[in-house]
Amino acid sequence: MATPPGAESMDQVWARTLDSLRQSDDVTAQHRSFIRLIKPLAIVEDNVFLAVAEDFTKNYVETTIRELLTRALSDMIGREVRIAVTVDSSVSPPEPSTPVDDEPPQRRSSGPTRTEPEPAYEDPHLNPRYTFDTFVIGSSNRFAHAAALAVAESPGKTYNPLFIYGDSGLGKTHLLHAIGHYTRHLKPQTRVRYVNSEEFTNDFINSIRDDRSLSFKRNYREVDVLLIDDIQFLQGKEQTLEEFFHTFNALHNAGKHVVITSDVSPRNLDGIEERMRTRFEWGLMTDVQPPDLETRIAILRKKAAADDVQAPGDVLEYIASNITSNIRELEGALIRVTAFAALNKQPVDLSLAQVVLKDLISDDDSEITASTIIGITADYFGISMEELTGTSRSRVYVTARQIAMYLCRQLTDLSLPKIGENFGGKDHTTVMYAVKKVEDQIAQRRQMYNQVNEIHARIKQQSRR
Ligand SMILES: Nc1ncnc2c1ncn2[C@@H]1O[C@H](COP(=O)(O)OP(=O)(O)OP(=O)(O)O)[C@@H](O)[C@H]1O
Repeated sequence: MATPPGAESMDQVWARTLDSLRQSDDVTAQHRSFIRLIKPLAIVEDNVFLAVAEDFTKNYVETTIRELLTRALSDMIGREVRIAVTVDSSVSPPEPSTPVDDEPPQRRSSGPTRTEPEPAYEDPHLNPRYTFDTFVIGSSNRFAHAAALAVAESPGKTYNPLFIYGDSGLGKTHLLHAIGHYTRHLKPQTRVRYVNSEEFTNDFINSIRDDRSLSFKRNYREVDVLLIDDIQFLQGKEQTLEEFFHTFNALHNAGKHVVITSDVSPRNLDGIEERMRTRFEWGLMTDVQPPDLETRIAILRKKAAADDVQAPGDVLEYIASNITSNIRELEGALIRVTAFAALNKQPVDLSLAQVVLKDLISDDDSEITASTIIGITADYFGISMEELTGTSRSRVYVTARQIAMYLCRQLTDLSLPKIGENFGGKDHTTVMYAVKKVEDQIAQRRQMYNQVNEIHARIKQQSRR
């Protein structure tokens, strides 16, 4: 398509857009790997036409990075544009003249221009830290672990479906990802699909809106192992449940494996029809319980080793004795103590742990909500809650937003997608990225440590009133 004289070509606009995305804190590594697969086609009036080689990529672009791309392209072009993505299997994404990430050049330029599938264990949907190797086995999760391992070793054979349930922060997602990694490790050609049920819902709704039912079906039915997280979010969503029911049946009939997690057992899943609950019980149901003291200590020891931090036994024991019901909080406490010590160049010892964790360990059961966290964080940074949850990429907003997301993950039981919803409908990968970024920066930058600590203390103080 011809470019009007004087106007920038599509390629130029795209190159500048990639450049701006490279500088954006909202763009995660996963986003980047998908952005690389896009070929820009043309700008016609207010529409930007993009092409990708596969339905799966189109789906991701449309559900996960549409907003981000639309914003960046609109900024570049200087007016509000819409994006339209088409699938063309002959498409090779352009060789980026302006890289969108910091990947070493040899990796980008090696091989054909059409991106080869990543090695299985680099699946962007799976957290590389959640493997069987990093999972600590104890009496609270031994059975769930064994069942997960059996599924990964021979998917489609036994325990189909496998249904893992239990309270928040007890390792269900970790096990689900571990199944994904290990299945692929043993048989790289196995098609594994991990999805959170909120993503499944969005994907389904978008597929109806965009008339893409066929590609939706293909995405979820042409797999060997479907890992679906937090199924309780489908409660009461009739149409999505109906679709999931058909997906489940199609896979099960074809001898494919389905693994489901939930915060309650199938019996207690309200708003889900009996016929479906019965199916969930066809295979194996297993719960995960809060870990006992030994397991909590072992988890902390493993985490300390993985993060390469030194923490003596009595400190680990102190943390493990006081934080009992959620492994996410347990890990968060260790990070706080070791980060404080590193920043102050002090050794990690018991008295330091006691001081640092004073707030965390003091007993109060009052519920902390996302809006309390957002309100207090916004107040701390002197911005409004709308600004905090909005889309501005100025540094102070981004920092405040990321800290608030991190604290929501630490202090509430909200899932990543639910946290995203509280921040104006951000994608769960944006939340995941924010949590990781704050976690890393707490350990490296005193200012970040102090800010997070101060906001945390204010939240706790307010919730005690
Ligand atoms: N047995 C374990 N060994 C090592 N780490 C664990 C174990 N169980 C949980 N964790 C860690 O605890 C954190 C929370 O686990 P995870 O996200 O899997 O919980 P979940 O049960 O899926 O929670 P939610 O229902 O809130 O999604 C993760 O960082 C995970 O790696």
